Amino acid sequence: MGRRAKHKQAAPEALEPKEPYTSKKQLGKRKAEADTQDEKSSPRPTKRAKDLSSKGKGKEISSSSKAKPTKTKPKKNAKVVDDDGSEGWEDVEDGEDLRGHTKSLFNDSDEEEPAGFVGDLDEFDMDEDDEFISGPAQEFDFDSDEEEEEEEEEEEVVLPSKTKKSKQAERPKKIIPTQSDQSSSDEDGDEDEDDERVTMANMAARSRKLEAQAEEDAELDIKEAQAAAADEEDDDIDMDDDDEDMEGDIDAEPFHLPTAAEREEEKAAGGPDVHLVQRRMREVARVLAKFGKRAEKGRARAEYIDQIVSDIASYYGYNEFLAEKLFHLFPVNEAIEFFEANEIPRPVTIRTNTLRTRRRDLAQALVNRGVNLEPIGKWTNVGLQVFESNVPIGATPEYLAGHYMLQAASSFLPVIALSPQPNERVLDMASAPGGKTTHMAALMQNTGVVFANDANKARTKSLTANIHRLGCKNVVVCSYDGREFPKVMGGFDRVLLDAPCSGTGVISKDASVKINKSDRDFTLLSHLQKQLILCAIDSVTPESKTGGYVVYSTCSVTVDENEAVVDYALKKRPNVKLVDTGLQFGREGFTSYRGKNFNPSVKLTRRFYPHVHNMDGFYVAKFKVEKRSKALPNAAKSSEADEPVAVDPEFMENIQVERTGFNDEEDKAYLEEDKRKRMKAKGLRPPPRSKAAQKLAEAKA
Ligand SMILES: C[S@@+](CC[C@H](N)C(=O)[O-])C[C@H]1O[C@@H](n2cnc3c(N)ncnc32)[C@H](O)[C@@H]1O
Repeated sequence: MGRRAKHKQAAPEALEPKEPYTSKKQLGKRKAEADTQDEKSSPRPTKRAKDLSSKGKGKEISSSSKAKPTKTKPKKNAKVVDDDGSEGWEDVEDGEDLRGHTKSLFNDSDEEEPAGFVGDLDEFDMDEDDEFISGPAQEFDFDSDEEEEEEEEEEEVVLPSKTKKSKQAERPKKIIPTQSDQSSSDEDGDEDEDDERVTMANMAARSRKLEAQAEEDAELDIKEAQAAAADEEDDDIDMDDDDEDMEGDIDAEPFHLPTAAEREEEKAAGGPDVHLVQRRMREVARVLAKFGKRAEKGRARAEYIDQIVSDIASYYGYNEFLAEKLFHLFPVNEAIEFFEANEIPRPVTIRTNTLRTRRRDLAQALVNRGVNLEPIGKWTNVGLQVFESNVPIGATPEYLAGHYMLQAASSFLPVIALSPQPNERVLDMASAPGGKTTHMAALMQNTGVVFANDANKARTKSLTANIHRLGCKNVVVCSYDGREFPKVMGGFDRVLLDAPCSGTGVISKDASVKINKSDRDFTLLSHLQKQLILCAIDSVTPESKTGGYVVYSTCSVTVDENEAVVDYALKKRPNVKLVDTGLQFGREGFTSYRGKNFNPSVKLTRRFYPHVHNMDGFYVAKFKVEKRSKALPNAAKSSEADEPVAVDPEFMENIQVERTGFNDEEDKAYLEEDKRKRMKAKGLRPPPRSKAAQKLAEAKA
């Protein structure tokens, strides 16, 4: 089996039978849909938006958004899930008694375990980490308006029709079918593990396997690229048996990569035909997989890459800058899987609020209302996936009573990693609308205190409402720029920085990201994230008896917003080290990327992808904060999970050690100023300033 085939991501399953790409049926894109009746009945919505006959880039983009009605972002307070939105989940038989089905899922362990459900529910409920989980929604970028999903208002979540089977979503047809795609039809009955459907339940194990494979794959790609660059004519390059993988797809006509002049001509003529773009992506990917052997004489690898990036941008409706940025995160074929996955909604998931109920009780109550659901997977004992529902999931009595939050599965991860403990003092530095705050409050069993901060005051309204609805009694809401911490207050046992980000992990929810992000946005965001992460670290007390941790997360997949930020923090704060996130799956963070090298311990961070994990793209890093004098990478281990990765001494020599100092005197002055302000606001006369406060006021003036 070829490398690609072996590494075929588990979730992706070809939407349609593997037929030659030239058939109308396979050209299931917008244009083909318009052309054929067949396409109307295609399960795939008209999404890849792009009327390629339209002229000019801007036009193409706008026509693209018109062309995808079933994929558009839900209206406010409405979450629309296509019929195929139940991707990655086990089938439930048509006509099956849903109550019976779910009853079987949630009954005590002496009942037979249903298919697709790994383990007994009791087992999940007793899981220490997640016992008290609760919390909402998906990730939000910066100013994302997706907060409605977590807002206090009633939410209308439109799920697949009642009669629809709850099933694994049909994947979009792959541009490049892998050998395993072919073998699924070729080798009847020979179901190897790789062809098994992926559910949240079996995802963790499969994901680990895929990660190892992907790593190997990426290494091979790098080697291949290097070899190809060294000798483009070298016919001996034989990294794998891709030839066989792709043989079935090789078109009769040899592929010709358009020259610059031909590309210009194509543009002038209104852009290429969608079928041509599709075929070209496939062909270019094929060439890139074995460049020395398949490339046209005299053509550089960079030309092929330019072409495929440009085609990806036009086909999926991205600006070229972002298409390129995302493309380089993956080996070529996998990049296309990633772009494809961004066209499909992720599963609708909810998180049981264990402050109000137990998962099995919630599940039973919802089943009684005609909701078809299943536990998400072994890694969480509070998550449920909703396949279909007779009632709006965002407006059930259980929802209004705070028994659950609508929350993307990826949003559970940073809180599980942070693992806040009862009676601790915790800061959620960028918390609105409170999905993770309420989750933390529940894990802490309403003890200790969670400071839920968000710089955007307007967003603290929905945060407060969610806190009330979920019955969190240990949360204090505040609204500061996170960069003011720890001057506002410090001494936290744990801090979560779920940072404002570009949202490249949630493109399936917010397609506007495809076109509205520029280089400058990434520079600014990365800068803000770096400032915030230092403040998050400095807000933690290394003296904490139970904690001393910071978790950094984003719903973005770019390296600038993730590994680069974490690496920066390690350089600027020698008293912190990365530790294992404790998450059972996810790909390792990059330790080098496009010429940049990061601290080797960055591999302890975790990346999550829509096409691999069937959840939003996400990133999680966990730091242990130590006393400043003990800022050595090989500091004593507190537990196995905290085991630091050996740090290259050369790397340590080169790191810049610089501290932006926070000192107690200055903190006092800030606190005093703040108190004065509050007194003034209340119409009270503040006492005269202390010397330090006077200095501060003068400095400010
Ligand atoms: C990804 S969202 C947080 C989502 C939240 N953690 C949840 O789970 O519901 C990022 C948040 O950061 C806030 N934000 C942006 N800049 C900030 C800053 N400088 N300090 C604190 N919060 C900030 C935004 O208002 C936004 O609510």
